[in-house]
Amino acid sequence: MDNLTVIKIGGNVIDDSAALQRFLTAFAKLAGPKLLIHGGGKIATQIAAKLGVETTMVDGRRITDQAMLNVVTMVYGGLVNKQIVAKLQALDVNAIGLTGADASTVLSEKRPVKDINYGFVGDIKEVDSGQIQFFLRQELTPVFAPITYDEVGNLLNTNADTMASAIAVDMSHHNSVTLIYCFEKKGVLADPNDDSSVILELTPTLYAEYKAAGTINKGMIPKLDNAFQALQQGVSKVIICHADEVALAVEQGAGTTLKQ
Ligand SMILES: Nc1ncnc2c1ncn2[C@@H]1O[C@H](COP(=O)(O)OP(=O)(O)O)[C@@H](O)[C@H]1O
Ligand SMILES: CC(=O)N[C@@H](CCC(=O)OP(=O)(O)O)C(=O)O
Repeated sequence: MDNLTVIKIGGNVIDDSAALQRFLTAFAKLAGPKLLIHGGGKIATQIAAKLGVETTMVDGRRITDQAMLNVVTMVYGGLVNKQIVAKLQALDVNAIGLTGADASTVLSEKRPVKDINYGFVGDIKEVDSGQIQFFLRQELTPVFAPITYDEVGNLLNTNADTMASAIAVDMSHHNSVTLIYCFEKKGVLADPNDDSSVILELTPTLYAEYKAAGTINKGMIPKLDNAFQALQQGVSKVIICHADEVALAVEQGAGTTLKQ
């Protein structure tokens, strides 16, 4: 089984052009097949505000009405995705920018309305890892925007952490997959105000303790839920680290490594 590196890059790094360039330079140098999933929530919120579209987040998920869907499609599927692809091309990586709708790679369904109506938010149903494998065999590097599609022609906004986890799990049927969540901190921290307090190994028990104590909170909770799910469903290794340490993470480990 070939090794495959699946990397998710978050919105705070994408929003910082110097940090993004450093990350992409390191990503370009990584050996072996790899793929990238990007977020961009911060930029979407800024551009939506300029267009007079208000942002509402519930449990880390964006309420996505038609106006917001138009914004996130333009921002994630257009601006952010194509800028990353162009920068990777300049670094000699033959990247192909995709939403989940392209080549039917990530099919989802509109989240059912229960207590909250999330609007055009997609829950992933199926990843076509054979199709992604086909791109990799063509020596292309897929770069996914967090937009999926359903069977009746809707585009749907899908959390990028979830998309990375679902793609990594399905790709683990073909490859030994390392999934790396890159963001702007050194890893999962035992003290959110102290960058040197990285938790080197995180088990589900330890995670539950830190969560109950409130040390792990906000966006880190859905990220870790997705990350542990990937590990439980066949991904070989899951790491959460600083975007500047991606090469280190692949070569010898960095940040926080999840353990079963
Ligand atoms: N214990 C913790 N260690 C590190 N970050 C934490 C912790 N608890 C909460 N966070 C927050 O989680 C955020 C990462 O989640 P999120 O904002 O969704 O990132 P991304 O946009 O990269 O997906 C960090 O910016 C940080 O503010
Ligand atoms: C449904 C939903 O919430 N989608 C996310 C997709 C972008 C994302 O996940 O971006 P980050 O990784 O930068 O947070 C959103 O619109 O914010």
